[in-house]
Amino acid sequence: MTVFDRLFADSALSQLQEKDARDPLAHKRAEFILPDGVVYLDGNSLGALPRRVPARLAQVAEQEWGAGLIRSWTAGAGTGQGWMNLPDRVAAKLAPLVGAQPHELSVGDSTGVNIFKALAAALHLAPPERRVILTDADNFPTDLYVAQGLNALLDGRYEVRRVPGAELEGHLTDEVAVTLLTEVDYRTGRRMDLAGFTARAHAQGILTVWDLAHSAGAFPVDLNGADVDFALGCGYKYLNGGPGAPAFLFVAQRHHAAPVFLSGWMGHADPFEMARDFTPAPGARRYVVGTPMVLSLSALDAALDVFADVDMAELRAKSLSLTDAFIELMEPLAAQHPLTLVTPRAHAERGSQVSYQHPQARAVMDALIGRGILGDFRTPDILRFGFTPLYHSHADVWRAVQGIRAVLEERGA
Ligand SMILES: Cc1ncc(COP(=O)(O)O)c(C=O)c1O
Ligand SMILES: Nc1ccccc1C(=O)C[C@H](N)C(=O)O
Repeated sequence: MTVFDRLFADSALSQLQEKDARDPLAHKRAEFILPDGVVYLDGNSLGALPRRVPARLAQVAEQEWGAGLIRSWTAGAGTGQGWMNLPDRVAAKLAPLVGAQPHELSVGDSTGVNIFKALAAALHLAPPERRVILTDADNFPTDLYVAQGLNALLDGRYEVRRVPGAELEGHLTDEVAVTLLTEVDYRTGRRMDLAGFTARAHAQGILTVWDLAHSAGAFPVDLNGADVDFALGCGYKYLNGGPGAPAFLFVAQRHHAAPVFLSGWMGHADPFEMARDFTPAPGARRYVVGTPMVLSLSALDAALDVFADVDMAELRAKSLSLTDAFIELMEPLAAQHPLTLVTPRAHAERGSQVSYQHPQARAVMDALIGRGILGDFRTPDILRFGFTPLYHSHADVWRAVQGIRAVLEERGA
């Protein structure tokens, strides 16, 4: 670095530190346990550990399981506090984050399983003459696989039409039964216009299923405001529910009468009636298939308390400020190295991650991880950096870019 570089760098850092001094969410960092010396840019894959979670897990294991044993399923009968109601309690905490009513959410199973539940219901509701499931060719693999598998179960009645993201709008025709789309692309970080696209799909009589894996907890989501039909997302990314956390499913109230195709006793109106036929529980609870995953639901339940006092508009403003700062600081590096920004600069088209193409992306990311800068490599050539306003400062952005600069210079990459 020349003296001029150093002077410029110092003034850029102090400007970022001024932003941190005015950050209304700065105090949230203390609610997470993160290792020293690490800049964690992977909350879009596995959210960091909220400080309150280990104590909750210990309490559930030792008190509720160890001492309460089977009584904990129905503990505090009548208060709804037993394990049986845990999916519903988590749904109630999640509802404001995604713009749903609590009884429109079912919490449990993986994201992929919930894609199956939503897509099966949506296809049943769609007019039978419509034979296309429209999706993005670059959608997350699970979304593509579930659509293909479900279609095979239905004897190939549908065409799973995979088109490039930029061409999706042109495919909203009267052949399409359902769209299955991810709001924020896991590679590029491009955010779709969920509300506008849903309105244009509905105008053509098409039902919408949205994957919110990279949306929920990353910015405000308003499912009912956008009149969405079905949606689902992960509990372990921006919601910080822990590895393998249960996913969630949103079913708009107007679709609650649709049949449930993956029905189990825990979605029955009265599980212990042990009835021979399925009578669904009220609302989206009918989509809970089996025994609630109590340990992981408890971790997610405690993790969601982190959001209780968070203004999601402030969270979004900080997310954009972090990703703007990152893109700006990376500009001189992108001018000197073969880095191509693939995340849109327009705020409306950006989630909470920034990605670059680089011909040696895998080796560069390995070197970054070796320096404690934890991002992701995604095939074929993507460097992906997730920003999490609850525990990142602008100074973290600075540290990340200094590390990236050092790695690129050391490697001559
Ligand atoms: C967009 C998207 N959909 C689905 C998944 C898969 O979720 P799960 O492994 O919970 O089924 C992921 C990541 O794991 C994802 O990024
Ligand atoms: N669940 C995981 C387990 C292991 C490693 C990564 C994941 C991810 O979630 C990846 C993420 N879906 C992605 O957007 O790439």
